[in-house]
Amino acid sequence: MTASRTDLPADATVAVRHPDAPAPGTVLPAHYAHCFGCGAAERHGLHLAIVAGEGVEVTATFEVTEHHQGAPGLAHGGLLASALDEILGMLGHLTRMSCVTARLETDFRRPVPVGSTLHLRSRADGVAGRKLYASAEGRLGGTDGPVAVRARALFVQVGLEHFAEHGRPEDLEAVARDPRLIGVPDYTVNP
Ligand SMILES: CCCCCCCC/C=C\CCCCCCCC(=O)SCCNC(=O)CCNC(=O)[C@H](O)C(C)(C)COP(=O)(O)OP(=O)(O)OC[C@H]1O[C@@H](n2cnc3c(N)ncnc32)[C@H](O)[C@@H]1OP(=O)(O)O
Repeated sequence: MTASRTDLPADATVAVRHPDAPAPGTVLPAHYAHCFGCGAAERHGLHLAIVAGEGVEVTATFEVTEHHQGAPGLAHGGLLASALDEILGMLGHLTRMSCVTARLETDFRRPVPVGSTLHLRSRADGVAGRKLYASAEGRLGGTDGPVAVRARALFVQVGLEHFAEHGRPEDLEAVARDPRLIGVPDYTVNP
């Protein structure tokens, strides 16, 4: 098999948990109240409650409902990829790197029925310059259940200007009026 663009490069170093990262077991604050993955204010969102683990690892549970269907009674694959993207992105809470997804590779191993609970886990595999390599999985029914979905991802560290330059003005203005919409402490752009 050829090398994937999410393979850890030879010069990668171990991802380090920031000394001020929330303690293991802490429910991580939504990074943005209107985030589709974790925001409480987003009526149609996934509302993932994401918990800090040991090292650079986070976990979450995802209750799959009738609102998440692709085929009758089964979860939509793109939506499962969104849940994986979200718990991968939340690793930034532990590294204090503000990152965006550059590449997300997803394997769908088993169908995920409506009514099931998906146990999600992500971990940072390594860092090379601005690039954070990470992987995630979702298991059915329990943390030791069968793997239904798996992902490998490359995140790229960006400064806050990334959001300021590209975001829609009215949403940025809403954040300026109410900074509590952003639930991350001062992100360190160059840790
Ligand atoms: C005032 C308001 C303040 C607001 C504050 C908000 C705080 C929020 C905090 C935290 C947010 C957490 C959010 C989590 C949510 C879940 C995660 C998402 O869904 S994120 C959304 C989806 N993703 C995107 O929209 C990215 C779109 N893409 C881009 O913007 C650019 O392409 C970007 C930033 C990824 C890279 O662009 P470049 O110009 O900065 O850098 P280049 O040189 O192109 O890439 C850097 C390195 O990465 C490699 N690279 C880039 N893309 C790659 C790819 N697809 N595959 C392989 N390698 C790639 C390149 O080859 C390069 O590698 P070499 O340094 O040369 O070794």
